[in-house]
Amino acid sequence: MRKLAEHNIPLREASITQVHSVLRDGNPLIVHTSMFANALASLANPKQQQQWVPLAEKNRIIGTYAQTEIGHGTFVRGLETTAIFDPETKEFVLHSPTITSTKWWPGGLGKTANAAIVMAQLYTQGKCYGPHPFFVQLRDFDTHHSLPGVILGEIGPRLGINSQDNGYLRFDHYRIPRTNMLMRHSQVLEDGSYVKPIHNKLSYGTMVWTRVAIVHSCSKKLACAVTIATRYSAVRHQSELVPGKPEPQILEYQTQQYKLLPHIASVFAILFSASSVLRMQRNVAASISKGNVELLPELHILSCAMKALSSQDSTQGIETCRLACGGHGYIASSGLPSLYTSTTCTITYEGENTVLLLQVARYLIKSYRAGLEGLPVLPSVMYLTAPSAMHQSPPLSNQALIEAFRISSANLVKETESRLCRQFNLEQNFHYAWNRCSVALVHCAELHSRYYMCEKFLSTVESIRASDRVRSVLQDLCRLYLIHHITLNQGHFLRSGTLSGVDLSTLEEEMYELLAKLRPQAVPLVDAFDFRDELLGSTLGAWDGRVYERLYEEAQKSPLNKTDVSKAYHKYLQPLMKSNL
Ligand SMILES: CCCCCCCCCC/C=C\CCCCCC(=O)SCCNC(=O)CCNC(=O)[C@H](O)C(C)(C)COP(=O)(O)OP(=O)(O)OC[C@H]1O[C@@H](n2cnc3c(N)ncnc32)[C@H](O)[C@@H]1OP(=O)(O)O
Ligand SMILES: Cc1cc2nc3c(=O)[nH]c(=O)nc-3n(C[C@H](O)[C@H](O)[C@H](O)COP(=O)(O)OP(=O)(O)OC[C@H]3O[C@@H](n4cnc5c(N)ncnc54)[C@H](O)[C@@H]3O)c2cc1C
Repeated sequence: MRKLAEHNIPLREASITQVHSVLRDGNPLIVHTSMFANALASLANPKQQQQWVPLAEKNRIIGTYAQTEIGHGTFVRGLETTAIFDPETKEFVLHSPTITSTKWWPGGLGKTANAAIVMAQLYTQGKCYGPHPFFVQLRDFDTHHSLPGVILGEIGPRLGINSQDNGYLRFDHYRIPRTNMLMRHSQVLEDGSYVKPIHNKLSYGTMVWTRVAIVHSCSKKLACAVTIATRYSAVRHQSELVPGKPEPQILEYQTQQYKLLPHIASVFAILFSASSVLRMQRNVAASISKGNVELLPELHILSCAMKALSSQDSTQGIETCRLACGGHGYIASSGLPSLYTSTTCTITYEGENTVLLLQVARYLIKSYRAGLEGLPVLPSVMYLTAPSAMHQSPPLSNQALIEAFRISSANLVKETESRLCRQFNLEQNFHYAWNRCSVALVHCAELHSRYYMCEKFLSTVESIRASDRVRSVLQDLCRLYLIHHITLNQGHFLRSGTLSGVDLSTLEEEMYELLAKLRPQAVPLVDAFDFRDELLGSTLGAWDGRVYERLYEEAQKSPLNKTDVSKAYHKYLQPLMKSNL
């Protein structure tokens, strides 16, 4: 926080990655610097910003984002916390009517935060207007004691991020001024009348912003993991590649290259997609401030798609890197276990992935139907109803592979939409029919999202002008990425007829050649991520490659090594050994 102040970086523009690096196993301030700061910036009106932002910047106010309840995380419309407007006192009364309405999970809520943006069902003049955000002080700003009417605590140990205090929160008819409702988009006036927003999902804006930020942070986490595993694979020698010859670096094994190189490629694919979504987010934010919400649905869908894919890819990639380091990948000092536990939660938080993919699928089906009827559809899904013939690209060129993705995705959406129609005819209920098709719908969303990511990877690499040699390495990496994901999804390409069995076997052959070609680039590629040793925090991945010395030094720090004979010997082992049991 001192560094942020020194460099005059406003809270909401702080690089969360830097904050991440301070505490690897979770950071109690992360939701303060990310979601809380963003909610103030995007949901509070200018007067409210003047009131709270300077205090948040000075860390006088430390906030969190309290939306999820024990009973509901995904279904935001089902939240139970109420904020009922009292026109007599011009206050909102916050209340948690049931056990299931208890706020549960918010980062920093347990012990750190003294305030929160609370999402609660807004009631005024006897009518419910759905979930809305409120600025709520939870603790005394001087003593840090929780305020009367606020019941707070920490939820207990988790799989990971245990140096964060995830909390619970209940309200007992707790009163806040009317002006604490975040009023940039919707308002409750003094007489209790409600002024609606220009789009009814604008109050979900902080979630959209965080999903985009998560994409970025996933590429960083995966970059850390591939750096550790690749450097280790260059240091580690094991077995015989050729009988009688010296043990080779394990990076020489094709299977090891196959474990690592596609995930190195994935870092770039996620990073380039993140940049593209970030650009779109900035454009949409600028349009919203001028009253134009036309592109909001596209941003919502793209951020859902990229958050789901990047969290899944980075989590799987980190686990593969851990396994690629053999036994040493299991030791905490390798850094890989905490990378895994602090990344796998991105699959769940900020919208559980299946749920987000179903949002994407809903958009694909709606756009496909709109396209068929000749209605306008947004640019990213125009291809669904565009003529589905392959263009004139040379066979199996990058462009042809992208086209194969595009056509296979359009084909899958078409097939699933027909299934949905058949199911609807049987069920006579759209929602039951939807549920019956939801596995296929998730596949549609995944293929569409992968197509987007492949396309962004290729177009970004092709636009590199600074260095021909760098472009050439990244072109190989991109090619590997395209082929790798085609081989993982062979069925879709065969079903759509875009690639034949012979094509797939030719591509597979090329993939093996690319692994060998890219092998000498593996270490330079991860070195180029330029992580300092302190940031990586790994005995296996440090720059100097002194893996065994570092493992040995780290073992000396184990508390069990403070004495030769441990207390447990006297307390348990010795009595056991003497007991003749
Ligand atoms: C430089 C380096 C930077 C690095 C940065 C690193 C940053 C690291 C980031 C980490 C930071 C902090 C840690 C984060 C901790 C996690 C915090 C949380 O988890 S907070 C809680 C998050 N909760 C969720 O995400 C809940 C998920 N659920 C939902 O979002 C919604 O309920 C739903 C989208 C699933 C459904 O919403 P619902 O209201 O029920 O809507 P419908 O399904 O009926 O759809 C109606 C209609 O609305 C559209 N829609 C939905 N959401 C949006 C939206 N946000 N924007 C625009 N439109 C939206 C939807 O598509 C439908 O449209 P139709 O046209 O009708 O089809
Ligand atoms: C580490 C961590 C930090 C968090 N931080 C915060 C925070 O700071 N603030 C905050 O407010 N929240 C926070 N959360 C909560 C988080 O946002 C929710 O856990 C998340 O949105 C998922 O909701 P849920 O837990 O209710 O899961 P559920 O929705 O109950 O999901 C359980 C299963 O049901 C399935 N499911 C649910 N709905 C559907 C559907 N419509 N169709 C098909 N399948 C469905 C899901 O796919 C999943 O398999 C955090 C969670 C974690 C793990």
